[in-house]
Amino acid sequence: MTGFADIPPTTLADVLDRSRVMDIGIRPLWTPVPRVAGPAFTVRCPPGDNLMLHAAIYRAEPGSVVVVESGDLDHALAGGNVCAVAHRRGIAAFVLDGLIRDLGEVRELGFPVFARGVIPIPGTKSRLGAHGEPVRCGGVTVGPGDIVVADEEGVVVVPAARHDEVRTAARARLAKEEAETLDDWERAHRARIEKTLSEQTALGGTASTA
Ligand SMILES: O=C([O-])CC(=O)C(=O)O
Ligand SMILES: [Mg+2]
Repeated sequence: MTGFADIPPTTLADVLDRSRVMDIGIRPLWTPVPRVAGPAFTVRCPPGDNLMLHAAIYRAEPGSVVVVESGDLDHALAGGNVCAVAHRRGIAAFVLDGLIRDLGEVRELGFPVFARGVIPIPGTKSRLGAHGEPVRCGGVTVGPGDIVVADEEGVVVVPAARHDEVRTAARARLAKEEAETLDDWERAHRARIEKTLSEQTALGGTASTA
């Protein structure tokens, strides 16, 4: 249990900066995907090869999110069988800066995969890379033990050293939002928007409003 599963990536993005949110190319490959949250098991594969990911499914702890740096959009990092074994070993999800194949099998399994897409060509399985080192995935540097929270909104990475602080700030924000009615929100929002609009207009802004 990470204590992050009930915190949406949107709330985490409100309390973290842009550098902790993966780029929009890393998407759930089937929908609706459940939210996943777990510590990262990091993997680096050389372009075109998937040996280190295929080994990682026998090394990552149950509940972990396997995060892969690859830098290749011509070969699949994994397919239906790799995902099925990962799933039954309790791995929570794959987050891949790359591609998979056998998407129909993966969707049928219900194994969450966040990646750049699908290609039917398998990668080779012959080259060493790394496990348990910082990797780059979706433009974010992910270290082992960072918490990865992902759903249809995107993928957010909470640095290991900031778990408690970020969890507390996110929970406070959620509690505040839950206590606020839509009427409260609209009143405060409208006042803020109208105030900024008139300030900017007074400063010589060019917006024309009816
Ligand atoms: O052979 C591969 O690289 C991946 C694959 O198709 C599978 O896991 O089913
Ligand atoms: Mg296959």
